[in-house]
Amino acid sequence: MYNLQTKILDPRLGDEFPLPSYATPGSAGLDLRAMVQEPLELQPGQTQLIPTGLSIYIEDSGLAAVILPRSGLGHKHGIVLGNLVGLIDSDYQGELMVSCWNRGQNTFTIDVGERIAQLVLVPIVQAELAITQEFATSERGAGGFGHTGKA
Ligand SMILES: O=c1ccn([C@H]2C[C@H](O)[C@@H](COP(=O)(O)OP(=O)(O)OP(=O)(O)O)O2)c(=O)[nH]1
Ligand SMILES: [Mg+2]
Repeated sequence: MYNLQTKILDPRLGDEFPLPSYATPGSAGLDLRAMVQEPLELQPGQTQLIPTGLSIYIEDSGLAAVILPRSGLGHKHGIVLGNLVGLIDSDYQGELMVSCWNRGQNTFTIDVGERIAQLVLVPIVQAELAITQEFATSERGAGGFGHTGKA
């Protein structure tokens, strides 16, 4: 377990609403809650930036976090992320924000404290660009975008 430095910015978290935690021993994601003041109606096509009431400081540049949709909300209700995936840099110390996008056909009400997305810590390899004129030949070469066929 990694000790993730966390600030609780909204006092309702850890009191009225549980702090993010892994739902099962094998869970990869910590569910993030919508720490809005009142239920929020998201119209079809609408995107809204939602505060989570938390900030984290990962500090280690060998790690990052990603914010991903919850599959139930995304598949059943069309509630996904306006940025598709949120990337949290290891040096970011501000509040975690979730861009919620209603890509569905129906208005969706986000309740106060509802779990709207999940945070996943991931390892990162930072690269230094090693500039070269030639690459060693690979089997694929520059082929891509369906180059290997459809089926
Ligand atoms: O869903 C998200 C995505 C990003 N962030 C925060 C953490 C991240 O470290 C910072 C910057 O994100 P990113 O680099 O993706 O955005 P940018 O548009 O490149 O902004 P910047 O110029 O600040 O890097 O915003 C969130 O809180 N939620
Ligand atoms: Mg950036």
